[in-house]
Amino acid sequence: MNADYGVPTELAGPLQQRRALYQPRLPPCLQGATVRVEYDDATTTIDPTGAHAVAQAFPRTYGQRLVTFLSPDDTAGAVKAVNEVGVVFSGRQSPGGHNVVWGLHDALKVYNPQSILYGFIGGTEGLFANKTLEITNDVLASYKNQGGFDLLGRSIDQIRSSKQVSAAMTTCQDLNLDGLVIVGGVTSNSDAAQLAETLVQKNCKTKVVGVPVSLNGDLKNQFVETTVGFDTVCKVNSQLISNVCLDAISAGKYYYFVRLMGRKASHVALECALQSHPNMLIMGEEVALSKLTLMEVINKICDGVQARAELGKHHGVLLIPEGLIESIPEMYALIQEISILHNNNVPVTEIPTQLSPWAAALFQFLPPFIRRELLLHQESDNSAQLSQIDTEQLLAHLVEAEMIKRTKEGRYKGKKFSSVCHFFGYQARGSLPSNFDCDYAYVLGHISLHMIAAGLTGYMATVANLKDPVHKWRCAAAPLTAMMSVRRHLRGPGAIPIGKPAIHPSPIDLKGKAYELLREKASSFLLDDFYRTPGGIQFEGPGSDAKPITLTIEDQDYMGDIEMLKLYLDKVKTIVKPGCSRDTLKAAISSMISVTHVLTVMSHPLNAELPLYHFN
Ligand SMILES: O=P(O)(O)OC[C@H]1O[C@](O)(CO)[C@@H](O)[C@@H]1O
Repeated sequence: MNADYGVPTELAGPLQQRRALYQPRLPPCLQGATVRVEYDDATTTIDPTGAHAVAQAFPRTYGQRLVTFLSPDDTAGAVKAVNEVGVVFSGRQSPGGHNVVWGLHDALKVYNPQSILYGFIGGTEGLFANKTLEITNDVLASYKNQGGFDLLGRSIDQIRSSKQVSAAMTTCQDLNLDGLVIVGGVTSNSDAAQLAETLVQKNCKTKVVGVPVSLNGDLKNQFVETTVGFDTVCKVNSQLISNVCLDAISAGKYYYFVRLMGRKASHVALECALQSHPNMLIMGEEVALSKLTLMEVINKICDGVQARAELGKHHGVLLIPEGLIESIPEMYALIQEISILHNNNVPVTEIPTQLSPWAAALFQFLPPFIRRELLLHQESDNSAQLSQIDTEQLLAHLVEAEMIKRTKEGRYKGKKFSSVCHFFGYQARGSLPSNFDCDYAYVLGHISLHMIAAGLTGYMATVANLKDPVHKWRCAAAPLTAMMSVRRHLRGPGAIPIGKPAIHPSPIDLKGKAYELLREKASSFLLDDFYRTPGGIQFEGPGSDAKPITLTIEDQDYMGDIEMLKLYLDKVKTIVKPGCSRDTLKAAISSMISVTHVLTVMSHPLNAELPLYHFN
């Protein structure tokens, strides 16, 4: 490792050093210097009613075709020159981000050994100020397969105002960049689309490419299966949660309230719940859909505590996403009022006095620490600083008050309720990335180069078939405008669009398989304490290639935990006899699990014995 960049070899830990030697895998189409580019259909947007608005906002980059990258053959055309490329960490640090830079560097050097890759130091601020570091093998050495974004650092996740866009363009021109790779989540990629459009309009040659890197897992749509970092962050947090579960059951006296990162969507919380089986998960999407008030959420938790106390259990683990606070209708309305006052430049100290009467009453009801946190300056997307709001402490505080009340009223006869609060957030972002994230990011880095070489701008690098081994991954590029939608106040013909078209975070699909699985298991999670210990991330040997549970579930029919499946099959055999009809078998399985999983269980390869029960 180079002493000038990163930790000198002699100071790096053995695992750190060993991870730096891991060579990420590439699908066959990326193993040469060039690729064959196949153009598919022209795109519209994922929001059909917003297509017109997107087309108007992005006249030069809307409607571009989907692109697939394949292994080169004789039909490959002349290759374009790529000499200078820039890369910027625009979004928040997410494990694997360094490998995007590494993958881009390697692909670029194979494509054109004379080329230069510039990394912008200090994120978007570095891009605006043209502060660069030339990325070389030496520079990369101690950052390969390592967590964090410390190779280049990051700043504000915004390339939006006309001043910022024109500063970015000036840098692209000054460095004569053929391409600019923007690494980040929904906000960064929306900005990438805007920058691409502007550069085309201004005849600037730089091609703008977005790469989906975000621990939140909310940049998910028909083109993007998951984001870099989500897998690692869920694995790290799931391990911590399972440790806390075992601590809880050992002493039997505390309720652990754990808040997880992920911003508005609850993907991290859902994945961690499926991995570690805590007692409760309060998802923002569920609360928003049912319009649960703060006190209804509290009562729901207290009912769970009470049901467990009736079984003699006075401990438990509850997960919440950091976005929960914004999903509670009255809290959302309060946050919106504060946001408007912020946007009107009302001094923070005066905001409480300018709230509407009902918002002021709610604000006063909240504990002082929450009031202070709600008033913090906003994020670049105008939302509250969710990572800074201790929602888990607010819930623990209100649950305790409600349990005391129930005790006084004689409705609760269990032991005194005690809580311990955690925020599992920042500690996971610097984690060593899983093999999946190392490979995925490295592949996306390669794809970015081929996108620039193909002259694509306003596109995102994508990989499909991620649930399969790397050699089956499908490398592609999708126009950023195709992922955009327009927010509306109301649904239907009278709907009023709000704001510009953008890539919005995808919430949990409450009709999806992952959520359905959680619902099926919810009452067992609440009462049985079947805590699951996924353990630390495996880098070698069995388990090292494990994929996020949700990716597997969403992408193919749910196979279930192997143990769970065996259990079903054993039970089936006690209910029906060999040679029974398919309908009898189906009915027997349906009596145990939801109908949607019946056929999957019946056709699972594990089910070697079911042919005995075969049917037509
Ligand atoms: O590093 P910062 O600026 O505090 O950002 C925190 C935010 O970034 C994320 O980690 C990723 O978007 C969020 O979950 C969190 O709210």
